[in-house]
Amino acid sequence: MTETLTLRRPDDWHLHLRDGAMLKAVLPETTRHFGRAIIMPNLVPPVVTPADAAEYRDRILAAKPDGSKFRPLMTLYLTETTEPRDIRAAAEIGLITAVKLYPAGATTNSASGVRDLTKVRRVLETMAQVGIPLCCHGEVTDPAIDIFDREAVFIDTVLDPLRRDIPELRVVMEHITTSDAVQYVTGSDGNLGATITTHHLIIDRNHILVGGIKPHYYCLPVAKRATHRDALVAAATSGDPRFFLGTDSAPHLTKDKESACGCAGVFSATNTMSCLAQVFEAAGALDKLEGFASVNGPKFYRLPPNEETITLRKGAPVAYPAAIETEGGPVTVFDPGFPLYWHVED
Ligand SMILES: NC(=O)N[C@@H](CC(=O)O)C(=O)O
Ligand SMILES: [Zn+2]
Ligand SMILES: [Zn+2]
Repeated sequence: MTETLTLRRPDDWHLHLRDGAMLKAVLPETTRHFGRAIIMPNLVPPVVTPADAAEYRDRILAAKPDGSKFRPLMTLYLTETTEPRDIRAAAEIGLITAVKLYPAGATTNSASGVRDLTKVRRVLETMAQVGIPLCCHGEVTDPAIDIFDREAVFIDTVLDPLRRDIPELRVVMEHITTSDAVQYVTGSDGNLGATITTHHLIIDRNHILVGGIKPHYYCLPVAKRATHRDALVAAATSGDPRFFLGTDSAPHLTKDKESACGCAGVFSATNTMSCLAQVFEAAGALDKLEGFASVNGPKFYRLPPNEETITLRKGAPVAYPAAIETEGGPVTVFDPGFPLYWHVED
């Protein structure tokens, strides 16, 4: 008996494509299965102005494989000098789908991010007015706060006060890693959603640290203990529309991760759908995969779901490359640590 599963084509609501040779190399890994993706703006230098976003969008479209209908959904990188009128103008012409908050110093290329949220209050009010969501890297950067606690502390000290201050602002907690975040989202109203990555549904902090340090499992927010991973799986497979897929596929050259100061980021674009099918099957929730990967995200972003479909078929172990070659060297592909059996049909 062959088992198959047909879904609306999925979208990726949190993706890093980088630029130049890296963009060219990693883009086909996403366009093969995904219809659209929210494109993260943490380039060097970051995507700050509407002109930056338009130019970056054009470079992505130029790098697309022939025949691909993939649509990049652009974001702007929020800085303390972002102008409300720029956000309004970019929203009105449909250039941007979201604005990204990086607390300064929280993650890769976040140095130009926000130190003091009061400085961006007018921008956030404008976003609430024009209906542009704020995507948050939800971690505090206070050196006194333990890295495993930074997401939970962000919710209490930054996110909750912000949402009380501007309740009309629509917010996405990106790449959530804790049961605290799951509870915060389930306990809130409709203006809050959360993305969950492929890898945070699979690994916990033991995967990073037991039996030798595994740099390819290191990302931010760092994976937490297994009980948190289990809470994420429960949320993703629950059918609750506030949780949706954002892979946070974040390519770094293998040599930059296998380093004395390894970069944060897991590259999972290549095998995400096979990984997710396995996670949902193990949870007895294959029927919830379409909601998580293809329906809940567009619903939050007030966009129609994709009309095309993809079909997954269960069979012999899926052969996927251990790394993607780029001009600068290989990028290691996420290894879930178990064989994958769900193939995405061509
Ligand atoms: N997730 C990561 O560990 N890294 C991301 C940045 C981010 O999404 O925080 C990157 O750009 O490499
Ligand atoms: Zn982040
Ligand atoms: Zn990211």
